[in-house]
Amino acid sequence: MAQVVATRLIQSSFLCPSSGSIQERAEKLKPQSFASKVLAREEKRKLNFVLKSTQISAKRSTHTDSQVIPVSPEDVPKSVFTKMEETKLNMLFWESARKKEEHFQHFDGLQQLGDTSVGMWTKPTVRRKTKIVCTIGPSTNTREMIWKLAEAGMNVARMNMSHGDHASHQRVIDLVKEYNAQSKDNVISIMLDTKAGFHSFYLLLLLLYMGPEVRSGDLPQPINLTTGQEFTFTIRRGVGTADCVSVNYDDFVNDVEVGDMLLVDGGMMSFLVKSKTEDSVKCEVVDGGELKSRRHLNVRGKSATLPSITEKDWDDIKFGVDNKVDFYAVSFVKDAEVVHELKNYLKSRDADIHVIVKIESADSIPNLHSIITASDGAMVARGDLGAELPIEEVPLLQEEIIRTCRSMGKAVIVATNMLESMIVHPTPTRAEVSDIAIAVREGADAVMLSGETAHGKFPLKAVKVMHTVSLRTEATITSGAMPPNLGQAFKNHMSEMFAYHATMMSNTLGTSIVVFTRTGFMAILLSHYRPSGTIFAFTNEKRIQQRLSLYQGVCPIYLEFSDDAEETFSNALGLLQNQGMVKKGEEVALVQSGRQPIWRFQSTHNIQVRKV
Ligand SMILES: Nc1ncnc2c1ncn2[C@@H]1O[C@H](COP(=O)(O)OP(=O)(O)OP(=O)(O)O)[C@@H](O)[C@H]1O
Ligand SMILES: CC(=O)C(=O)O
Repeated sequence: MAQVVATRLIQSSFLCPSSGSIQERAEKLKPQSFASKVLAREEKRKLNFVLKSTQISAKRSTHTDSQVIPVSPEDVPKSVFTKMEETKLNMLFWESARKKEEHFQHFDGLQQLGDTSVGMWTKPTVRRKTKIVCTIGPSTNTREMIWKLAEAGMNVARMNMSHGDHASHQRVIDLVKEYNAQSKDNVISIMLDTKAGFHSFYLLLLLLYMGPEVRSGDLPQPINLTTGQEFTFTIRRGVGTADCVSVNYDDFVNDVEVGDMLLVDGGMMSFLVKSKTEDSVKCEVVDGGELKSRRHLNVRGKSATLPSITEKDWDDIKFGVDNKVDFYAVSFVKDAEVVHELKNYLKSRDADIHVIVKIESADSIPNLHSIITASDGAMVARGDLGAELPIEEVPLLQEEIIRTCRSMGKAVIVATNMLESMIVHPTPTRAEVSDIAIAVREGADAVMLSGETAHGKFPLKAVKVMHTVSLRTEATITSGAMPPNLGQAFKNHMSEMFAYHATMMSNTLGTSIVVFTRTGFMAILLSHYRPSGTIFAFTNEKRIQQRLSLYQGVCPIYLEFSDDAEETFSNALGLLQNQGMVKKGEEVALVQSGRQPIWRFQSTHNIQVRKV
């Protein structure tokens, strides 16, 4: 066992240059250069795709009329295959997956994985650093699907409180908790996507700051709308006909003007306001399409200023507190004050729930820095962002939000439309694959699936694509790149220096990092430095283990801590070895730092290199 003091490490840190690489990577990601590379290969790929699809669909055509091409066995209804065909298909798929994984291991920057045939390393959730958030809905809200999603690579289960009801969300939360309780080597975080609304003394303040979430009402079935036809939005409740639908916001008619452009579903459909009555807004359909239940409505340039707080918002917040969820994703945050109020409220309820602000409103952009400072992380909510602002701003804002979060040590999630075509198709578009790769390269903690897993036809395939693309992209990222001013966020804090040097040390030696944490703080701090090895974060708090699932590169592991440090270290390293995460003789960088000392004095921090 080698005990290495910080001074030796400071020297070793110079071996691994960290400056400049973020800018270099940002340069590479400029839309025009990246797009041109993608375009150059597009034709060749298209050709391959056509050839492959033709072969596979030809095989399947004897079994089913469907045009669906199986790329993994799970999403294909079992009845269309005989047992033998199913086994063959499974073997083919996993053989191809295995070959891909082998191939990835040859790329620079990919950690030495040890024996991958057994234990936790075989889990997608461990080998990939970028985490996957899955929205749970009708396609995935069963026990079977939650289990399959978790095994396929889901790290965070998101529930959108604008859909479903508390009873259905409760079932999902219970299932995720059941999965966590029985899983020895995997854990899923729970995120509620909600507005923050209060009917207590917090209400008025929040009312001023929170933006609205205006939605159309329920429809018995989707309506097809064509360009040029008339369509009406009304504040009358319960209307859902072929030419008129309710809106959930009573002041809608007052706030909308003739000449305004209404955007539905982040701009998938648009409507020009032609006239108004006391309770209705009459429109001409500009871009038609299929209007489904509970669609988001934005008024270009205006929607963020419509005040709307409902009883339901309050119920959703309480529901999250009662269920001890890990994260709230809060919609339409325009000001840091809202986050402070929500956090104060959570503190008053003694609720340890982290707040992720959804950046989706034009008004939030000038306040980005203060909003993110007040929060625990941000979501680039590209759907509404692209409806409120010109769509071409979205990739630039994504880059800026990620950069801001990274420099401040906050979590960041890239959301919406990531594999949109996989809602109905079994394979993604090449643009979607590139989109995931860009988010990974830009340094997102997590990428999110929305409709793909909530109501899509191929939820498991979507997770697998996200997993594979993230893993492949991560393998090309050179280690040691960190935001130049990350240190500013934690200045004067010793833990910050130890996180930095532990990262440098593990990068230089090519080791994983082992950290022990009761609050999650040190694991999160290490994650922000994006070490190239995995951060094995041991915690004796199940709640913390669950929360850490969101953070890039962190593999959270529950372990009972003994009073004796050596005994706990030995248990932890033994567990890693048994699970195939580290091999006998392999070195790890073991970090003891953070706000709350465990087995050390407040003023003593250390990093050790230990042989397993
Ligand atoms: N719990 C649910 N029950 C029924 N349908 C759901 C549920 N969650 C999501 N969906 C469906 O999946 C779609 C995509 O989910 P998503 O979370 O992106 O919602 P959204 O309303 O489209 O957008 P936003 O994220 O802005 O609220 C929804 O529009 C809805 O049709
Ligand atoms: C996720 C979300 O709310 C959006 O993209 O608008």
